[in-house]
Amino acid sequence: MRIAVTGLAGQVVQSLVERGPAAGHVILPVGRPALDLAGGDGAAIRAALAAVRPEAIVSAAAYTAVDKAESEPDLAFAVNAAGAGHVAQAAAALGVPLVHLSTDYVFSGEGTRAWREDDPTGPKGVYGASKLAGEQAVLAAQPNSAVLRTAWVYSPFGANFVKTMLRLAASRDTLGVVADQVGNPTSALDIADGVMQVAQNLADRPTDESLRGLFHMTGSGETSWAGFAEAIFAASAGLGGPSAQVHPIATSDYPTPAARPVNSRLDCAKLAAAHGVRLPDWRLSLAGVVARLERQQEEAR
Ligand SMILES: NC(=O)C1=CN([C@@H]2O[C@H](COP(=O)(O)OP(=O)(O)OC[C@H]3O[C@@H](n4cnc5c(N)ncnc54)[C@H](OP(=O)(O)O)[C@@H]3O)[C@@H](O)[C@H]2O)C=CC1
Ligand SMILES: Cc1cn([C@H]2C[C@H](O)[C@@H](COP(=O)(O)OP(=O)(O)O[C@H]3O[C@@H](C)C(=O)[C@@H](O)[C@H]3O)O2)c(=O)[nH]c1=O
Ligand SMILES: [Mg+2]
Repeated sequence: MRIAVTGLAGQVVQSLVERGPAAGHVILPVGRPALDLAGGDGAAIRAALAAVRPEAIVSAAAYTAVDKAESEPDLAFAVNAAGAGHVAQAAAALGVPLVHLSTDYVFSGEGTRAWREDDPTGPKGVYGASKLAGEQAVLAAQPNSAVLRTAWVYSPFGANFVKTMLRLAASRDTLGVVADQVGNPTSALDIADGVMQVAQNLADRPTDESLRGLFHMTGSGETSWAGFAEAIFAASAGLGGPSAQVHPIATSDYPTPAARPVNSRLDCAKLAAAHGVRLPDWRLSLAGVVARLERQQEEAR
């Protein structure tokens, strides 16, 4: 299929570009300046997407700076809520299915059970609130959509926690990392594979209601940010790369502008049942990404 994706340099965009051909798809990134989600210009967004003649659209562009969003709420909402709504309106006008990405940060983080799609939301910060408004705008504008909430995304591309940890370890022996926030690390490369399968299902079965609506899609297994950091350093040290001792700390010891959910676990059973998609264990995917990052470092030296 010809699959348009919003954004150019994003982790999920670059992962789709890399994985698309093997899955038999033509990935068509559409981003700034042609498509600017912050501009409030729905007609321009529709024209930019129409120009690449897509058979499906993936909405992967977003304002993702969680802490900065607290001081830029208007921009976060313009991009993540109004902008996402315009992309969905474009998909509806073009008559093509939409896969839209959302986040675990729509939840409050209470309790210890993994969140299901029909659990009540309660975002702790501006980013989560803007993404929640985006989900609602998307599903209202284009019922022929699957909204996939993912979490803790990392990859060889863009900015992410894995790259931050490896960068910090190059100059530090010990790192304090919060141990009381638990969630599901997810490789953007695995997201790309899942997104393409979901898009194909939507295109193949246009009247199957069970494929549409909200779904959770993360890597299998769970850990804390401290556990994630330890696994990153174990993988890196095994390849002769940078590592540091992880000092587990409480959220209160690491003050940030945005509050984050303590329990970010997402239950992905609905996606497996409806779409037949189940992402690999996070540790397996992490090993592959860390190995790629080490190779990049070696080539740069
Ligand atoms: N990163 C994470 O940990 C998580 C992400 N998600 C969601 O997954 C999706 C993909 O995230 P990820 O790939 O990590 O994102 P990145 O932060 O890597 O990239 C953001 C993308 O959004 C684009 N973008 C930002 N502002 C605008 C704008 N005004 N107009 C057009 N494009 C814009 C960027 O454009 P450009 O190419 O020009 O830089 C870039 O391509 C997002 O919806 C995000 O909310 C969900 C859970 C976790
Ligand atoms: C860098 C660093 C972070 N932390 C903590 C802060 C925070 O609680 C946690 C993660 O920090 P980050 O800022 O990297 O992650 P954050 O930006 O909160 O990541 C989120 O991004 C958005 C886009 C999402 O949708 C979420 O699913 C999630 O991936 O780790 C430490 O404890 N020590 C450190 O040295
Ligand atoms: Mg961050």
